[in-house]
Amino acid sequence: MNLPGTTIHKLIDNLTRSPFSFALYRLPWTDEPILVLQEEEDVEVLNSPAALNGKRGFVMTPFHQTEEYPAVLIRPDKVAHEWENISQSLEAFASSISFEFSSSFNSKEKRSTNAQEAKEKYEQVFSRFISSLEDNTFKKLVLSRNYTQALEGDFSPLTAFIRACNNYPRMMISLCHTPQTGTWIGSTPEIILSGQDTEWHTVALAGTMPMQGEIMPTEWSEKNQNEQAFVSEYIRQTVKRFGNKLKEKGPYTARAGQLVHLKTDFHFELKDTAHLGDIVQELHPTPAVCGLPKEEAYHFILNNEGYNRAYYTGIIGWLDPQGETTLYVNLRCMNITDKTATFYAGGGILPSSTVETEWEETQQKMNTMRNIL
Ligand SMILES: C=C(O[C@H]1C=CC=C(C(=O)O)[C@@H]1O)C(=O)O
Repeated sequence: MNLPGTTIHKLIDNLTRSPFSFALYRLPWTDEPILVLQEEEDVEVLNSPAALNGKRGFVMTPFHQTEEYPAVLIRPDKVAHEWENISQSLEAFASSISFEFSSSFNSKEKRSTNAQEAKEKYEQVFSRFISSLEDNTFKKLVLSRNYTQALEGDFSPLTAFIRACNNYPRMMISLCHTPQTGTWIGSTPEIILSGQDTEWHTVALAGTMPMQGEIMPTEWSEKNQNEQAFVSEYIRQTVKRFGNKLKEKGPYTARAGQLVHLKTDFHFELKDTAHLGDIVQELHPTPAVCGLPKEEAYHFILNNEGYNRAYYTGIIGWLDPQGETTLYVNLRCMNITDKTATFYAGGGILPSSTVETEWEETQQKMNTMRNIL
């Protein structure tokens, strides 16, 4: 993907320090940036994913809804495809507002994480998770963590976005900013719901191995296969309640940056698109980011993980019941402030999991964003 002109570059970077809300995103296997811009007022705050029924706009929901982390919908006052149209839209917008961009809108500054403390904390939480798996309270739990580091002085969110587009053709790349959510950049491999009219698609994505150079490893351990099978079974049962003519493909090995995952595609038909929010609410959080049994795992994570996931493992993407919808799970993402980047990553834990392997997996997942800084 090419860089847009300097003026637009600056404008987009400045918008991440403004009270305005926008999302810039690029779908997998396309080279087309798409801008969704809300020109006035606050974004719509939603009570739950179900409140998305009938709505159109760019969605960002947290893993767990709180006053600090609300689900939001960016109203698409302007939608522009390709840099040329994006430039025109942004120039028109910039000339219509009188606003001094400052860092104060994106300055909930965070402390950098101490690497050793982070590892020790992860080990403690891991042992809590593994005990609850060994005593069969849970079949699967997803344990995650975050890590904050200082940004270089000349960091540009748009440059990071473009690098992600160029490095990760298979992923959905997003740069999203609202005053409520802050600024997030992500590169996610996981669709939660996409489609239009009657044709719909979701995936079960789980199990992780590093790429071997340019070779995709395809020999999956039993742990990885079981981990992914739990997700598939959950999605199969959920989709059956909403859709017809379910068709499944997989599991097969799918690349995501320098990692590979096991993936099953689910294609199905929906009679109408009036209840997309209900479907998302039922699907989310899938055992790919939460655990089984779902409700109990969700509460266990909230009470034991030891930090707030914020928008990591929430939903991000474009929703349009009258047109095409492309909603993703917000993975391989980072939250940007003026001076810091906070990375997020997790992994599915089964009773057979070991702490070193799981820690290493979160490092590799965080590298997806680290590599574009
Ligand atoms: C929870 C994450 O990944 C999910 C998606 C693919 C593979 C996963 C795994 O192997 O654990 C996770 O379920 C993450 O990237 O933080």
